[in-house]
Amino acid sequence: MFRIDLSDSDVAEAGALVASLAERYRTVEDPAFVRDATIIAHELPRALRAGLTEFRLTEPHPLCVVGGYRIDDAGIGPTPAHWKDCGGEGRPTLAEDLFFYLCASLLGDPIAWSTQQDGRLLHDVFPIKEHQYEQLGSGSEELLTWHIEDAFHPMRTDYVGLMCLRNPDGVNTTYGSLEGVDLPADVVEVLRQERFPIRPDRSHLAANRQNDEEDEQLRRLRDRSYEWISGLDANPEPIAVLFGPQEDPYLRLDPYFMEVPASDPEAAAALDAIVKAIDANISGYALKPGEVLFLDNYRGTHGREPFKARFDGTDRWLTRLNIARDLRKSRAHRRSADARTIY
Ligand SMILES: NC(=[NH2+])NCCC[C@H](N)C(=O)O
Ligand SMILES: O=C(O)CCC(=O)C(=O)O
Ligand SMILES: [Fe+2]
Repeated sequence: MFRIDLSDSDVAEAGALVASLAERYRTVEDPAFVRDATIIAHELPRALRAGLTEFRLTEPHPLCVVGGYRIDDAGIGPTPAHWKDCGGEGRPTLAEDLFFYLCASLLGDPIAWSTQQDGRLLHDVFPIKEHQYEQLGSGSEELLTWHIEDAFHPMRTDYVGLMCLRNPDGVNTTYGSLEGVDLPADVVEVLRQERFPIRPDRSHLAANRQNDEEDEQLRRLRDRSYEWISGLDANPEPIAVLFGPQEDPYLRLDPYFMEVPASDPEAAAALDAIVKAIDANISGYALKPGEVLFLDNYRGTHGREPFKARFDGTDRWLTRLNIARDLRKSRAHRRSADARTIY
């Protein structure tokens, strides 16, 4: 994987920047911070800016880990029980959130889904009791099967950022890719065709809707998004699994939510072949507190190994950002040029 390890002076520099920002902004969701972040990110240490720019431009590996940021485990407080109770202002993780958001801003612009975690930009990923056996980031007992994030969605993220706040049992994030894989040309050809129906994963379904918007218009927009999602759930749209460069194609799949109709055995065999090829090369990485992982969501799949959650405030806790390289791709689904929520 591609690593950027901050030196002691880098860490001190980033820490001072974040401390001064924590006096000006109360949450990374503050529209003023969202607008300023791109500019402020230029004040991060040069080695970090150079590393993330290299990762973005040369695509050296599907994963980039930024190491060195220090977390005061007592300072961030207990791991919450549900994301619905811990978003926005007053988070004890403000410094970590700011650092993470600034790093992300060097790769692109964070985006929010109206249908995920109350439309927040910054998501929390920790085990939730009612989700133990679900294929959700908030699950625990089951292997979170590998996937391209939001693979069903035409405006899915270019990068998934995960910042580790705590990971006491060293639970692995898994990852896979086509690196070193040589799929037969006819299989690749089939995978490049729109023959693979995919359903939205459950994190976007209305069943996981929580606090709702006060604003009538926003609520109606959100209703429409949920309707679109449930329409896709009932009638999955066929997508292409591979796209982009001929030699080293980009990926779009979440096999758990894909089923090829019996009428297309050729597509079924091709999907089976790529799933097996990726399965054969799965690796794992246990994030350490303070580390930030950026996954190139075109180049690599990811998931999470199962673990025993404690539900006592000491559980594994990550934060997550979705980052778009080009906001304009989703302009028709956002309310203004610089709005971040996709409806
Ligand atoms: N194969 C899967 N489990 N896909 C769904 C991934 C989890 C989803 N991204 C979430 O936020 O919870
Ligand atoms: O928990 C992890 O390491 C990965 C979580 C994930 O893939 C997700 O939330 O979509
Ligand atoms: Fe994911």
